[in-house]
Amino acid sequence: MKIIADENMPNVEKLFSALGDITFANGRSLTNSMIKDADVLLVRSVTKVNKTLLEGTSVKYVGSATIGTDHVDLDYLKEVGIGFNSAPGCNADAVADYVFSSLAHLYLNKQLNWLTSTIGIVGQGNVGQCVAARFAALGCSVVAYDPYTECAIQGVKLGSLEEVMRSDIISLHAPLTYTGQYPSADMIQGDLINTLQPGQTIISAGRGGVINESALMERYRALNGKLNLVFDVWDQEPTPNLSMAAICDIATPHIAGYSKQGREKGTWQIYNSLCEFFGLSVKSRFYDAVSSGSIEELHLNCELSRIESLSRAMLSIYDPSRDSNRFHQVMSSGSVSSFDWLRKYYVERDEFNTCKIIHPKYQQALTSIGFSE
Ligand SMILES: NC(=O)c1ccc[n+]([C@@H]2O[C@H](COP(=O)([O-])OP(=O)(O)OC[C@H]3O[C@@H](n4cnc5c(N)ncnc54)[C@H](O)[C@@H]3O)[C@@H](O)[C@H]2O)c1
Ligand SMILES: O=C(O)[C@H](O)[C@H](O)COP(=O)(O)O
Repeated sequence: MKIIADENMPNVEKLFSALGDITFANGRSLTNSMIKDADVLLVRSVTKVNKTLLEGTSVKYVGSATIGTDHVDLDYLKEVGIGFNSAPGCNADAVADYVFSSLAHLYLNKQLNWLTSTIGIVGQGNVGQCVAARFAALGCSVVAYDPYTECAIQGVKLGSLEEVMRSDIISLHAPLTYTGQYPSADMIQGDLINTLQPGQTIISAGRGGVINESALMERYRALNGKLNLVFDVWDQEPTPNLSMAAICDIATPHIAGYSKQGREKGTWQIYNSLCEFFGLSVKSRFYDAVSSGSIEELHLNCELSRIESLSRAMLSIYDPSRDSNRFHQVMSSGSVSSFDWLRKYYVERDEFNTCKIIHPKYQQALTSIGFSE
């Protein structure tokens, strides 16, 4: 079996070398002629998987080690009978960690009390539910908009997009879609954005293109900069609008899902799906393929308040300002490859669930935000 794999996918040698010959390639520059005689294509979100790439090749199966599938022409694959799997939920915890760490950063830098804020979430899939469940477990008031969902998870109320947009903290987790009954492309634009009021926070870690950046920049100026903005995904990747990035409290290069475990789980899920597709037996175990964390246990100072304790705990495992500072430094070089460079050489972080934080009073709250029990 001839396998072509994105060079930025972890553990490919370890899991797939027993199944065939692997050639690594830069996912963004894969072409039809490079994959002519391949049987399997292993990709990430930067490869446009469509007729142009696949027509006339011998590819029988495509695995994308990602949650999002907007880079894949699913209808075409179905039409020509090429097997496909993505990795649903693989980095949902990582994205939830990113959302909460960003709020911890906003608490320490702007005194944003995220624990007493109202929360609005767009999209109630694996990521949206994970984020919503953490807030609900902390006792926050959570409203979610998802036109394809009728039942909310415990502690979460379903509401309209307008209702969600009135929340103190709005977190976007819808996929990018252009078709269907409720396409999400440019879904949050002019009228909705103009309802934003001073002090509100927007976190965009789903896909760029769901929120209109120009309208948001205009509203930001009209409110004299009194919005908190956390952006991980951009309308124009890999060349994001740096004027948009400049007004963000946290600006990162599409790495919300880049925990060590999240990326490894993506490859692991694809390995399992491929084995099932070709009728092969699964030889590797989950615990050989997905790392444990580097810090097992931390003790928090008992004198700290609840919000300070939770915020400090999160930042001790992952501080997104690290990635935001690096983003501004590297992107300012003006090179078109900067965005991909930041992602390729990302210093991976561990998920909260790999570490136990000890605090006599706030143990349960720490578990609610995702730390190990
Ligand atoms: N920044 C990152 O690193 C990162 C990481 C993982 C996922 N993502 C993005 O986040 C998206 C969501 O991830 P997920 O795991 O929850 O996906 P999912 O497929 O499990 O769920 C998506 C949910 O969004 C809902 N939805 C669809 N259209 C909508 C609309 N117009 N308005 C509101 N909700 C809508 C669906 O009904 C579904 O419940 C992915 O599609 C991906 O694009 C980004
Ligand atoms: O959809 C996803 O899973 C994420 O957006 C993913 O983290 C994107 O990472 P990439 O595939 O671009 O490396």
